[in-house]
Amino acid sequence: MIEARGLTKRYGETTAVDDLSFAAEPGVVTGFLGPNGAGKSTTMRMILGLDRPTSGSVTVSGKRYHELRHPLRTVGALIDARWVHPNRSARSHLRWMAKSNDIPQRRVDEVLETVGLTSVANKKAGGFSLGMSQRLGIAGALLGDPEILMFDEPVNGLDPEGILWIRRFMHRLADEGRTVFVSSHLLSEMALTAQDLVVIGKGELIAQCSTADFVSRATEDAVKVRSPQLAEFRPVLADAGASVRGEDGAVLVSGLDSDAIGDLAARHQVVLHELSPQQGSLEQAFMQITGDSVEYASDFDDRAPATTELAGTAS
Ligand SMILES: Nc1ncnc2c1ncn2[C@@H]1O[C@H](COP(=O)(O)OP(=O)(O)OP(=O)(O)O)[C@@H](O)[C@H]1O
Repeated sequence: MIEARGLTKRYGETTAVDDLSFAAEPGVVTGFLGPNGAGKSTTMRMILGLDRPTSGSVTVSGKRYHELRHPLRTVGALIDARWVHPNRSARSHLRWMAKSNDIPQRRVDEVLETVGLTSVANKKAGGFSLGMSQRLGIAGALLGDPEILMFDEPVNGLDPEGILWIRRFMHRLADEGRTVFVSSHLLSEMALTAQDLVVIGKGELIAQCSTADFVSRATEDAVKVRSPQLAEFRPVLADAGASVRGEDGAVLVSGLDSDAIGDLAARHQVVLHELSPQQGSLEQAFMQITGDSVEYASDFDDRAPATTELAGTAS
């Protein structure tokens, strides 16, 4: 578990992290989200003991990072995939890391196998593609078989296959009971990867909840209804307390779920061509909830509306 309590970091006049408290639990992937400059990197650096809090604390498995005797055995991190000497082979890079943390050398081949780099283990890391470098970085994070793993923007620049591999890998690590804490700007990817979210803005906590709760809190649930008899169905829906938006042919109904709408249609002998619950996206929810905490919003910042838009259904 990662636990922050009243975590604060000031750089001169700038408060990068402001009285931040959250917990990332074992057994799930926790996404760490926030607009640019929100304080994510500063928080991650404090978790890893690379930066000292001005006040408050953050612990990994109940201890501050500098109190850990063998840090890599408690927390493994991928912060910068290119942080490897280019002339070193993948294997010698990992051997060096293992040695400096009292980790048995046999772990090197185990983690190379885990991330699928065995066949290129003796090749110079400088010639690796970004995807291979990410795998090597993950292998380094796994060396000490830690219960906590942190990844900063792990899928940046990866192709779809690489992204899928990382997503599955994170789920596997969480299924093994580890704490997986991951920051990313790719919200659609985070929606698929993270079960829980910690969302910050201007250094402060905005939300800590499940991804599903975050999305449903910020976006309206609606049901798309297509029917050739909408003109007569509209007043029926309105009488039942629903609000109906959109043109004839297809409308968005909110205030009733799809079961209730289907029952009403059957009772009034209305033919339905479509009855589909619409879900808001993490992107919409993020824009809605973090709207006021963007540090460098531009005049052209066209924030997405929080409601589910009816796409491509104009009649
Ligand atoms: N070493 C530093 N000295 C002064 N200010 C800093 C320093 N590091 C970060 N900051 C400031 O602290 C704030 C938070 O920065 P941080 O890099 O943690 O945000 P972030 O959420 O990681 O942003 P991004 O998503 O753009 O990487 C910003 O205003 C930044 O300018």
